[in-house]
Amino acid sequence: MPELHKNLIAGEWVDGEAIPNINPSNTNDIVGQYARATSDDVKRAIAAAKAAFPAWSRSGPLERHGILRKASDEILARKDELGRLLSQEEGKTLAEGIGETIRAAQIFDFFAGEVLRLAGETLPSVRPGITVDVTREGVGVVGVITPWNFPIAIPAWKIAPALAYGNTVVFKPADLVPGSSWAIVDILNRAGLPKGVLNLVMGKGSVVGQAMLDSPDLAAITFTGSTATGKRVAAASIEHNRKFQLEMGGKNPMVVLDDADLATAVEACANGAFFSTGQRCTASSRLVVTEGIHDKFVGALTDRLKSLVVDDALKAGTHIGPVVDGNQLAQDESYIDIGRKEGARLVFGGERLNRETPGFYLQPALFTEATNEMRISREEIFGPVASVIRVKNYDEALAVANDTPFGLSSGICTSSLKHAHHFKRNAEAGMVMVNLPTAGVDFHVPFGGRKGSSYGPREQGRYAAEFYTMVKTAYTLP
Ligand SMILES: NC(=O)C1=CN([C@@H]2O[C@H](COP(=O)(O)OP(=O)(O)OC[C@H]3O[C@@H](n4cnc5c(N)ncnc54)[C@H](OP(=O)(O)O)[C@@H]3O)[C@@H](O)[C@H]2O)C=CC1
Ligand SMILES: O=C(O)CCC(=O)C(=O)O
Repeated sequence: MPELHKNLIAGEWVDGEAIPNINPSNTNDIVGQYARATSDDVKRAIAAAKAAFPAWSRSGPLERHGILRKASDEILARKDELGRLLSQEEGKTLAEGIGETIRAAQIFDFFAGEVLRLAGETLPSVRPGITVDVTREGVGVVGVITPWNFPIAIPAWKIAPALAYGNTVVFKPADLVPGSSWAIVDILNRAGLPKGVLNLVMGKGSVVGQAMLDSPDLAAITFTGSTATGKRVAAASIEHNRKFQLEMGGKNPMVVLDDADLATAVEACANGAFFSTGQRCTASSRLVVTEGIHDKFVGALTDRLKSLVVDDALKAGTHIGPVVDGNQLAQDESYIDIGRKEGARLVFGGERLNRETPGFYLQPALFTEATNEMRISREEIFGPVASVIRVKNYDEALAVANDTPFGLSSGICTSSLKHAHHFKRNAEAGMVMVNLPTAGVDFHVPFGGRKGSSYGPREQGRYAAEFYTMVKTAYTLP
C-alpha cells in the first residue's frame, strides 16, 4: 500500500479514509493515496485557523515575505517532478503541467513582493487638525475551494494572497486531484508557517465543502468551479454575512474577421479551444467567423486538428491529454450528441479513442453551421468541443460574441486597428484578447469576468488585495 497523504490540521498531519488518486491517462495507475477529511475535521481546521489569525495577521512583513519566497523557490526547483505529478493526476500534457507549476512559483514570488508593497493612504480631514489614515487588514479565516482543472495554479493564486495579507486559510482542493494541492501545502508548511495558519482538508464537496459553507467562522470564501456550486457558496455566504468571491463558467467567443491573418487565427483557436483538453473556463468554445474567411478558416483549422496527437499526458509528442474522468467525458459526449441533434455539423472528431493504456481519450470535436441559440453555444461544455458560428460582418460578430449569459474572456483576430480598438472597448467580458487565444493569462494582472462568470473583486495581481483585505479608516486628532 503506497504512503497515505494526510490532511493538515492545526499543524499536525491527520489520518482519514484513504482514497486513490487515479491517472486519467491510465486508470490502472494510482498516483497516490489521499486521506478524506470528515466534517469534524473541517470544524477543527476552522477552529485552528481562527486561533492562529491574531498572531499571523500581526506578524511582520518580513516573516510572510520570507515564507512565500521560500515556497516559490522550492516549487520552482521541483518544477519537473511537480509538473509530472500534475499531468499524471489531471491529464494535461507534461509541458502544460510544468508550465502551470512554474506559474504557481511565480505567483508565490509575486505575492511575497506584495507583502512589502501593501500601502495605505493618509488624507487631510475636512475638519482642521485631524488626519485620516486608510489602511488594509486581513479579513480572518479564508475558505479556499478549488476545481480540478488547474490543480496547482488556482490554489496558488488563492492561498498566496490570503497568506500575504495576513489571513489564515482552510483549503479544500478538488477531490479528483489532491496531489498537487497536498504538495504545495507540504512545501508551505515546511517553509515555516506557524501551526494553524494553513489547514488542508481533502475530500468531497458535498461533505468537506459543505461543512465549510455551513461554518459561521469563515470570514471569506474564494471559489472557482461550476455555476451551480457557486450559487450555493453565494447563498451560504450571505446567510453568514461573509465575503465571497466566485469564478465560474465561460462560453468565450473568438471572433475571426475577414482581415485576420489566417495562421494567427487558426493557432489562437486551436490553442484556445482545445489545448488543456478544452478544460479551461477561458476556453474559446464559440468561434464567430465572418463569411469572407469562413471556409478557408474551417479548412485550415480542421487540418490543424488532424495534426494534433491525443494520447497519454506524460508521453513525449502528445498535444492533447485525456479528459479528466468518466463523468466529464460523458458530459462532453452528451453535448456532442446534443449539437448533432440541434442541427450543427460535426466536421471533425468527437469520437472516443483507444490508446495503449485505458484512459478517457476523446478526439477534439469541431462543429460548423452552429447558431448562437443552440445549447452547445450557450452552455459550458468544459471539454475539447468548439462550434463555428458564421456571421456577415464585424457588427454581427460583436453582437453574437456578447449574446451569452457569461462574460469571462473574449477574443478577436483581425489586422484592423479600428476593429481591435472597438472590440476592446465593447466586448462584455472581464478579459479581452487581440490576436491571442482567449485562454492562457499572465500571473500578475487581474483575472475575472462579468455577468454569470464571476462575482466579487478580481483575483490575481495587486487587485487581489480588494478581496483578501478589509479597509480601516482611522481619524487622529494629535
Ligand atoms: N470555471 C472553472 O474553472 C471550472 C468550471 N467547472 C464547470 O463545472 C462542471 C462540473 O465540475 P465540478 O468539478 O463538478 O465542479 P464543482 O463546482 O462541483 O467543483 C468545484 C469545487 O467545489 C466543490 N464543491 C462541490 N459541491 C460543493 C458544495 N456543496 N459545497 C462546497 N463545495 C462544493 C468541489 O468538490 P469536489 O469536486 O471535490 O467534490 C470542488 O472542490 C464542469 O463540467 C465545468 O462545466 C468545473 C471546474 C472548473
Ligand atoms: O486560461 C487561463 O490561464 C486560466 C484559466 C482558468 O483559470 C480556469 O480555467 O479555471
